[in-house]
Amino acid sequence: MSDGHFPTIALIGIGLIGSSLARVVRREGLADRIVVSTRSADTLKRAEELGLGDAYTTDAAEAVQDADLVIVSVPVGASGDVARTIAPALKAGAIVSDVGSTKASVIAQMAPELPDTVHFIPGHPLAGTEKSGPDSGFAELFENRWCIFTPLPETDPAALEKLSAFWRACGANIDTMDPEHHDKVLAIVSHLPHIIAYNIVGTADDLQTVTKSEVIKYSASGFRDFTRLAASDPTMWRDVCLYNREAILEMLARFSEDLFFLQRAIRWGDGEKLFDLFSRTRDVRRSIIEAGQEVNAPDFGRQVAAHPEKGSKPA
Ligand SMILES: NC(=O)C1=CN([C@@H]2O[C@H](COP(=O)(O)OP(=O)(O)OC[C@H]3O[C@@H](n4cnc5c(N)ncnc54)[C@H](O)[C@@H]3O)[C@@H](O)[C@H]2O)C=CC1
Ligand SMILES: O=C(O)C(=O)Cc1ccc(O)cc1
Repeated sequence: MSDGHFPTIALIGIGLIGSSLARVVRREGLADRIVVSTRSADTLKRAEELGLGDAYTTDAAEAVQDADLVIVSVPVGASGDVARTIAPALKAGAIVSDVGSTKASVIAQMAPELPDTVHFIPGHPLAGTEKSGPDSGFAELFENRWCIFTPLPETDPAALEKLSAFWRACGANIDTMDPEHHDKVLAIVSHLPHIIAYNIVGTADDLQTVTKSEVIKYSASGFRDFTRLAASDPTMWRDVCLYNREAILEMLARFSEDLFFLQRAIRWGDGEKLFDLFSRTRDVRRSIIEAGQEVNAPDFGRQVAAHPEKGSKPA
């Protein structure tokens, strides 16, 4: 069984995710050599100042030429360009993966560009923050978090196992699903929450009757939680919306219907309906917290350990 080590790893894109990978790869000794590449010379210089790699280049093709594992960590809309650039330089037998928040569109962009001599295995670590850039990464980011692979029908199981061992060594738990299913699940659990946050913070910002200083001064913790999500990288989230369009629109349609139902209940003073919904949603939160207390439940375990819920008893 593989130990997750690769002689040379190329990281294309060195923002929050790429730099977190660089840090954990270094800490765990998962590569003999880390080659860092990104489009912007300023970002590359910063990565070098932070000592994230062993070699640095703005030329992605040069970065991948000796790489046994290539991980592309760029906004999803740039995946096709990156694949086209690196394709002629890839070593036969190399594993090429990504970390993009959407999967079907990344596969549609990258798979046709890559040669048959490499193993393309799309991936997505369900781990992140609202921050971006090489300074924001940290080696612990993937600890006890899911990393989902959406392998292609022709994916070599041995290559998938090698990549899984790598991510396990980074601290992640592995799951696989088909790309369309991934995109639907992520649309509701990740993409919609961000879109709703962008929207509510935008609405508050537009309000004429409440001054901006009052929004800042009186923002209660609920609104503050939204502002954290709404501070996420605009390029990344623009691309998520553009490249997971169908699934997001489907979930938004359901969301709007439910919001209409809620609006009616408020208008007609239907306390029973409001109480039923709010009780049901509280149960969801409790289930998540309970699941997080299990040793192997990845997504919320770390947060629960760090910030135990006070006074919240199991339902
Ligand atoms: N931020 C988050 O919480 C998470 C992000 N992701 C996914 O990871 C990917 C990267 O996101 P972050 O690291 O957060 O973004 P980031 O904004 O921190 O970093 C993006 C990096 O890509 C580089 N880049 C942009 N366009 C490029 C191009 N055409 N060629 C080469 N490099 C290019 C930038 O210079 C930068 O180094 C995205 O696809 C995102 O959907 C996945 C999980 C969590
Ligand atoms: O910051 C948060 O709360 C996140 O939800 C981070 C995140 C953003 C995008 C992903 O594809 C996965 C995780």
